[in-house]
Amino acid sequence: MTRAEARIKEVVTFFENKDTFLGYRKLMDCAIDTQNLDIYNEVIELTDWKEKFPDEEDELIKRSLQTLNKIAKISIEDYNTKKTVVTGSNIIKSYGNNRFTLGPVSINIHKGDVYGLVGENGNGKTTLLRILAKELKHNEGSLEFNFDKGFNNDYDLRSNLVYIPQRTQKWYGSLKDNLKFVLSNYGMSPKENETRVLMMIARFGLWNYKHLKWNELSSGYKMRFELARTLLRQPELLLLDEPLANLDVLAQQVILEDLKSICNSINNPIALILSSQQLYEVEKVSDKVIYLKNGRHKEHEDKEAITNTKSHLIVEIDCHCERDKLKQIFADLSLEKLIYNGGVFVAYFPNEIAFPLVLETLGKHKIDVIYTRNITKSTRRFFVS
Ligand SMILES: Nc1ncnc2c1ncn2[C@@H]1O[C@H](COP(=O)(O)OP(=O)(O)OP(=O)(O)O)[C@@H](O)[C@H]1O
Repeated sequence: MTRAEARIKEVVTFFENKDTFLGYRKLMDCAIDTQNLDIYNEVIELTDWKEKFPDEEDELIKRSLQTLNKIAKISIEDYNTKKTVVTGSNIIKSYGNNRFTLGPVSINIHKGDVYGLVGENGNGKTTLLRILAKELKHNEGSLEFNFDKGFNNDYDLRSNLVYIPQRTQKWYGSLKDNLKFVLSNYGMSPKENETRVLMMIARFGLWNYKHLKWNELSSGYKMRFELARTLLRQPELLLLDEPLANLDVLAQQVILEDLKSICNSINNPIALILSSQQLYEVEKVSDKVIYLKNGRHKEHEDKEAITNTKSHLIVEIDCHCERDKLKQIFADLSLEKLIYNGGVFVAYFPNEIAFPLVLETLGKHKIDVIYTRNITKSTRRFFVS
């Protein structure tokens, strides 16, 4: 089964289980990968109908499955290689004597992968993103880009990579006109421009907002607009600084999943680096995590490295319970350390102790747990200790 076939099958399963919200977004990703304007128009019409009749779920599923059938008949070329788009070696950036210094940082960024850039405030996340975006010059080390479309100068380079800063600029006119303006520079027919723009508007849930102006949109929708604008340009590298900052919890999850899905495009994958303070959410979708501490990698960047350095089982617990009681019930599990940071407990056990055993112990002693999480493999452990 090809990747495209597997993806269609997955989307059918979502619809069969009535995960319509997710299924429909994934359907749009399948549609976008066809690059077929008839399919785009069909999805655009379907989106318009869906917005007019939001309660007709069964009919929407039926129509979506029909569209999926058509998509399945279009062959999609698989972009096979996990190509490196950026290689940075021993990058150092200093803001001057006795000021902050980033690095040395070494990274290899691959197409189709999502990189979570995490670290406490002021640890150099924005600095690193701006260096990668060529907005800021580094003092030492090398930075090499390797884009499929090639580039001769910084202008070409910037069309292959897109950097969205924390604070985006105000724009004038309607959301839709602004998106159309992006494609007007690509010399395509007005009809194709309209179709591609409406497809992206549908994909980012902007259908009912397309005629609004900048000051009529909430911050979350402004971010969706930025993403739609960016993806119309089909970049190979996308750098996002705190894209989740203005989104509610549900929207954060949706955007992250969407970004992952879009970056994993079968024929047009994108390398994505996104900085965020939302550790769990970002780690969940990231293939790799780049953790900065005092401007340096705390340790090597990938999740495997973090896993391999595991020497304890580390569990975060929020519960209505006294510290002494927790110490007492965990004594049998050879508790090594119990830290309380004012909000939650962080318990360290020997490596041999399995997380289910901790859950079992909490349950057996009827501890009123609000939440608990195994953070052994999460960069969260660097933040709590
Ligand atoms: N133009 C500048 N001149 C001097 N120092 C700067 C400049 N820009 C940033 N810094 C310093 O560099 C350090 C890293 O800043 P940066 O914005 O890269 O961190 P960050 O990890 O993105 O922070 P946050 O999570 O708060 O956004 C900070 O101490 C900041 O004060």
